[in-house]
Amino acid sequence: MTDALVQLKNTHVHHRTRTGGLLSRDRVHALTAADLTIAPGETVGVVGESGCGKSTLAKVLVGVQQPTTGTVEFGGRNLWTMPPAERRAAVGTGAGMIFQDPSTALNRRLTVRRILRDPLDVHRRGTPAEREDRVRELMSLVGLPEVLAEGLPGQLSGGQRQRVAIARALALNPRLVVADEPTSALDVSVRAQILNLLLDLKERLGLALVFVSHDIQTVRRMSDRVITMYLGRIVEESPADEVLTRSRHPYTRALFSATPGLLDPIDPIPLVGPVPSATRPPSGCPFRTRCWKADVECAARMPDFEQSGPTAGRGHRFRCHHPVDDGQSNHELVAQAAATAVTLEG
Ligand SMILES: Nc1ncnc2c1ncn2[C@@H]1O[C@H](COP(=O)(O)OP(=O)(O)OP(=O)(O)O)[C@@H](O)[C@H]1O
Repeated sequence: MTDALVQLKNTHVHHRTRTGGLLSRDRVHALTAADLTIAPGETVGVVGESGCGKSTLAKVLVGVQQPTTGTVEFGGRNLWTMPPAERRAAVGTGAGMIFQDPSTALNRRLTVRRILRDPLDVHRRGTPAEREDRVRELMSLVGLPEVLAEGLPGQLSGGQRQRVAIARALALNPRLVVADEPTSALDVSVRAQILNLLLDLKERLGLALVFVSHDIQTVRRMSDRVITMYLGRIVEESPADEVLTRSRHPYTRALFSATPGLLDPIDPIPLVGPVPSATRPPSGCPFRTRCWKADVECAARMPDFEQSGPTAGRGHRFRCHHPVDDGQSNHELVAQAAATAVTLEG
């Protein structure tokens, strides 16, 4: 696709384990064989259980995490084969990132003005006077009164701090913003304000937004497309309005069924056993050890992506040997999974 802002091709991130030491062959498989395209203007939600690789994917997309293998392309160019100065420029202007906790993401010793000027100074944007104008413009864009320009992060509320972090992410006019759990460290009362601000900025500035969250309801509400991850793998990409009832991967259906209030009234689809270790993921499909549909084929190899439904093309794709039937009800899935759980336990 020529209009891609960012494209991952067979991208892997492995980390050395803390206990493993330099000669150890143990690796955490934080991201495995990710293929993903982010197009201009779209909102992509990323969901999955803790430790499944959501933050790693986010960092790879904004160029702050180098993949172990595979490629990351910004505007069709391989980011990690660019000369370092060019890469820094591409990363600085290509994508902005908003982190979970603004109190740790912002330098506590710098004023709001300095925090927002910093990227403009580093990338030598305009004259000093123009940079000051831009700082004021950024503050107004995110709804921060000018009087806070000389404040330190510690003197601001949590919501104001996150507004500063959002303004900083926007400083260089990126076309993509990646928000990693942008509201989870905030009081419930300001969460909606920050989410609405992000949606408003997305519309006004024509941004693409990648939104990582445990809050599945919010992801569904905010996104055009939802990506489900499991143990470092992207296992499904579905249009947000199909994700509840037409997801084809058993894990996506199980994850959404376990969200309180979302599928009322429905029991969660029961899964067997714990999430396996990311150091030694199962062979084949990583979800097979907990999946009620798994068989020997699932242990033998990871299936390729398959397209689903009438929105075939970019719309809906999944990786599963034994997908849920298109449109199959959650009630049927609960019964199927429960029957398998009983068999396994017996
Ligand atoms: N620097 C690191 N060194 C070693 N392991 C790491 C490192 N960063 C992440 N991991 C591991 O990689 C895996 C994926 O981590 P990641 O933070 O991307 O998951 P996540 O889905 O964002 O989790 P959470 O929802 O809890 O934030 C986890 O097993 C994590 O422990």
